[in-house]
Amino acid sequence: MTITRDVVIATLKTINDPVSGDDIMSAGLVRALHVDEGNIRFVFEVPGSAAAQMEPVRAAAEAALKALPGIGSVSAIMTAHSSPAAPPDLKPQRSAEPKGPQKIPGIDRIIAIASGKGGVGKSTVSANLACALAAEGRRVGLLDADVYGPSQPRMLGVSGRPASPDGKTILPMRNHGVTMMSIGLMTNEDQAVVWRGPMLMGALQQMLSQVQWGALDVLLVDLPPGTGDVQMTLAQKAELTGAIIVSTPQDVALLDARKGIDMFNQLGTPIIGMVENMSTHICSNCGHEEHTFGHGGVAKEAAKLGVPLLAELPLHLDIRLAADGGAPVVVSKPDSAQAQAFRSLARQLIADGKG
Ligand SMILES: Nc1ncnc2c1ncn2[C@@H]1O[C@H](COP(=O)(O)OP(=O)(O)OP(=O)(O)O)[C@@H](O)[C@H]1O
Repeated sequence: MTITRDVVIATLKTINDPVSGDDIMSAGLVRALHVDEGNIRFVFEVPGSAAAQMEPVRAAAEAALKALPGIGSVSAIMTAHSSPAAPPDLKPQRSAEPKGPQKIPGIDRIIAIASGKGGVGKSTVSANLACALAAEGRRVGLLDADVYGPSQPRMLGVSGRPASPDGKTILPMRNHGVTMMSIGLMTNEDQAVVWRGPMLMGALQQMLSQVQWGALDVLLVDLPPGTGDVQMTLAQKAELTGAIIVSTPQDVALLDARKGIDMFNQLGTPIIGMVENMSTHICSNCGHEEHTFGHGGVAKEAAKLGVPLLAELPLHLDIRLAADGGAPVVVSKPDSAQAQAFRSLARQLIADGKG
């Protein structure tokens, strides 16, 4: 019998966290959990100050899983962070006059994921990249700022309204090791929202400063397509590590991608690089590869603009089905070539000090 994720989670819930008094799942210590044909791996993330005390807990979790019938390998890697968790940010929304881009307490890096044109797969790339960074053991946040079509709740399989216990701060949601907040969770699912400029800016500001993100290595911001108020506000309010521009290879998408890059250049936001999505189509039946939207267009454009080409991601049915099903392909088919394409993008960002 193959072991299911639910059984693994139930087993981990039997292990107590001596620091919080909760079980280790509820205490949020288990990150990047992968269950694959009886082989289990996860990252056991503990506060730096409690590392010595937590090693026996990690060992107990590993032993409990190994005792399950039909188990293959179990790997529980402990990581300890020396920085304390960020205190909740209780600043009122309009505390002081804005003084240019600010660092957000507790968040080491902020990366904007942008596209010139809609529908090129920016949200799919953001969701998979977030999960891939989490799988590398990074503390990842994903802010879905795509006010015109927030899709991260669906892609990450999260629903319900985020809680605000004190009426001032907002508790983010969490799934697949990613801490997530979406403007889509603040509105009714089927209700079209007509945003006006000041509302947009207020909502974005609120998501940056009033959401209790905690300590994060990186926060990805899934932007709406184009070059509008949200992009401007983000670059003006938050100190961005840089922007990643997602494009498909067609000329029309590239033209818009160029406009996006121009905008970030004007705003003084570094361009981390471009990602070509739907680069080649790989048939899910026979594996045949074809270039539906042409191929190499983004590589050429990136070379022309002098920005790195970070990845060429395939067009594959599994990527769409996984994203629509609430568990991105990086989580649902971690060993597939599609997932590995996102994993290597994540590793590259980490190696470059961006992830
Ligand atoms: N590499 C891929 N392979 C297969 N399907 C993909 C791929 N990338 C994106 N898709 C699919 O294309 C559609 C559009 O993707 P997505 O919503 O991520 O685009 P977007 O650029 O964020 O769009 P929007 O303009 O709405 O913000 C989705 O149905 C998604 O599942």
